[in-house]
Amino acid sequence: MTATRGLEGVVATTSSVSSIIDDVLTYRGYSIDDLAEHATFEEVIYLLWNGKLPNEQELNSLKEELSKASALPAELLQQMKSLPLSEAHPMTVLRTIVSMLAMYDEDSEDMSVEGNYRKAVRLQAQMSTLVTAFSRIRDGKEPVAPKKELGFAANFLYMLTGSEPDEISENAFNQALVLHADHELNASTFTARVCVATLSDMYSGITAAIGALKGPLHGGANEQVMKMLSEIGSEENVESYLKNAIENKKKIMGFGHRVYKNGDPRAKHLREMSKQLTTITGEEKWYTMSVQLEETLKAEKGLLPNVDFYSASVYHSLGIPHDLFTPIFAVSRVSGWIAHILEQYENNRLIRPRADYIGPDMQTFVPLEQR
Ligand SMILES: CC(=O)SCCNC(=O)CCNC(=O)[C@H](O)C(C)(C)COP(=O)(O)OP(=O)(O)OC[C@H]1O[C@@H](n2cnc3c(N)ncnc32)[C@H](O)[C@@H]1OP(=O)(O)O
Ligand SMILES: O=C([O-])CC(=O)C(=O)O
Repeated sequence: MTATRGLEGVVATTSSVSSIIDDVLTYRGYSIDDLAEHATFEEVIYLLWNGKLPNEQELNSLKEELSKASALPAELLQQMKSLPLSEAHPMTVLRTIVSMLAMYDEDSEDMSVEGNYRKAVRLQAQMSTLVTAFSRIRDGKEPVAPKKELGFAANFLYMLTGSEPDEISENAFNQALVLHADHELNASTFTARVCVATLSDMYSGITAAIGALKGPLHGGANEQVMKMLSEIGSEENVESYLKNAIENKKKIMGFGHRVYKNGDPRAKHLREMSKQLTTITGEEKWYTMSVQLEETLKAEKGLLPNVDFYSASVYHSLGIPHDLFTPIFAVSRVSGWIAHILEQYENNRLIRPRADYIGPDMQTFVPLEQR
């Protein structure tokens, strides 16, 4: 038995949720470029869960279900107020509270198709309410209830800030949600599938996936990108920052990808958004510094930006606190995690690979008093 480090190139399952073929990303066979340009996030949720785009009636009924499911249990909200929220990373809070939500869900252990669908809707709706409520409680404010007439993207920004977003902000945020919704067998999706392949419940799978997304080699990179941009500060410092980072073999957050070797197809949409939004806020430096980083890293290291790179300046321009960037990734990606969990349940087999043992050979046991 020989191990493949990081399972690179290993095909671990079949899937019909999303594909990356020759650097082209599709959800259920629809190009990410078309979806980013034309679809609402709710249409994408429907597509990922049902394998087809919804008609108007199907879309309206999903929106209605999400809207009805969006409130958090009052008791849980009350409990949240007594937690040390400002001391914990928001991903830690999200991972913990999502796990707690299972205790308030009467369908938690119901593994029927209907029970799993009801959980899917609740998780999708409540994670958005949860991230925004957390942010407001942490700031000493009351949570804001969603408005029925607003779409998913607008509602998130409304619940976060208390003001309805303008059209440009709503469209940008919608597009970001669409672009982050699914991505084949990335680390957090694989984690979710491994977890539920033991026939554990959906809350366990999503909680595990949130834990995997948190790391800076995965979803946690978007927060680190903003940290890096803030440290660099201005364009004239980009070159020296990179020189130093390359000399010290430091990873540049938001660059590189296990699967894409010719660039992440989502990055160009986020780059455009970053340009537009930073022009509006008058903080063009975040965009120009990012472009300079991209050009230099491409020329010197052949490294290209991934989805996390330009999403940082996009979210910053929308006025979103930097430590909420990764929770927002989770608010979108939960749609994909759920689609993969449902697919795993449909054709389940325990996921249990082998390890190539490289430890010491059979050892002789020495009694405690002789050691
Ligand atoms: C949503 C997402 O999860 S997208 C990814 C988000 N993560 C990041 O942006 C973190 C920065 N990027 C990385 O750490 C990596 O590129 C990953 C984790 C995304 C992919 O990792 P892997 O496929 O395991 O590639 P690995 O880390 O082995 O890199 C291969 C080579 O490229 C270099 N490299 C890859 N990414 C970077 C980077 N961001 N900065 C500097 N060098 C890099 C490595 O140092 C390595 O060089 P070497 O062969 O000389 O040692
Ligand atoms: O696929 C990956 O390895 C990481 C990624 O880009 C994502 O999850 O969106």
